[in-house]
Amino acid sequence: MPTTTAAARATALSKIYGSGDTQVTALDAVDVDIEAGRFTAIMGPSGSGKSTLMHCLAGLDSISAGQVWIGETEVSGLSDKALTQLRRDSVGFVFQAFNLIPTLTALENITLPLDIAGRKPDQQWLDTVIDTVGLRDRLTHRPSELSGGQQQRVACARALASRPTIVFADEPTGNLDSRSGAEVLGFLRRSVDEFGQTIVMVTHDPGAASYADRVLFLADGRIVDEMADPSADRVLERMKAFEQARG
Ligand SMILES: Nc1ncnc2c1ncn2[C@@H]1O[C@H](COP(=O)(O)OP(=O)(O)OP(=O)(O)O)[C@@H](O)[C@H]1O
Repeated sequence: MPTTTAAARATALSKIYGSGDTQVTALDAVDVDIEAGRFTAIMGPSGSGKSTLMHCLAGLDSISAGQVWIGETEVSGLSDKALTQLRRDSVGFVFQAFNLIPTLTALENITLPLDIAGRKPDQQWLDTVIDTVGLRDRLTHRPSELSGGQQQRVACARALASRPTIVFADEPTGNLDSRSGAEVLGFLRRSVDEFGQTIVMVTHDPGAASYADRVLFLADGRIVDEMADPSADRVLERMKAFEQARG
């Protein structure tokens, strides 16, 4: 049983795709604790296993070996039904493509996961989230009437609406210009500082990683290093050093 204040945790987590000659070890016995109430970034070269790690931690992908927990619940032992429920109740997602429903308004998109779960939104919390992402005057707009940055802020509000144990963000600024990206990252940062939200973000961008409290560096399916209180310059230097070491 986990004894730390980890919001998510993996021990000896391996993920192997395919079999025989085409077998790929995407994750190789990874041990990781994602601390509650902190912002963790996952970085590493293309193909190093970042998305696979996030998907396995979030219960979106099956694992080949090891164990994964979200909060106190061991994900690896759950039935499909229990897993769906855990994801719905305890996990929020933000993707690079905003994944909003085009026919619904911003507000309807934000509350959709709660509606599907048959839960009533906590109105006070919802108001706080909407004001923090600065969407109060856009709630009746449909996604096509919003800028990319506004759409991603709707997606962030949707991820936070259920007060999940943990929010996973996969390249959340990948489709945004730098100003809109900074707004979204600023909001993610505030949700950690002001609401104690736990966030895990996969990114290629050292500037985005600098918003995190801690950066985990992946290479070839292993966590090879980590950095506390990162700055964009230090992250960039570390990544360059890895590339040189790899030749
Ligand atoms: N569904 C799959 N089937 C087979 N191999 C896969 C599958 N998904 C990922 N892989 C392989 O697993 C390894 C890790 O992939 P992953 O997408 O996790 O890397 P990543 O670090 O997120 O890469 P990127 O930065 O390019 O998104 C890669 O070698 C990839 O080709």
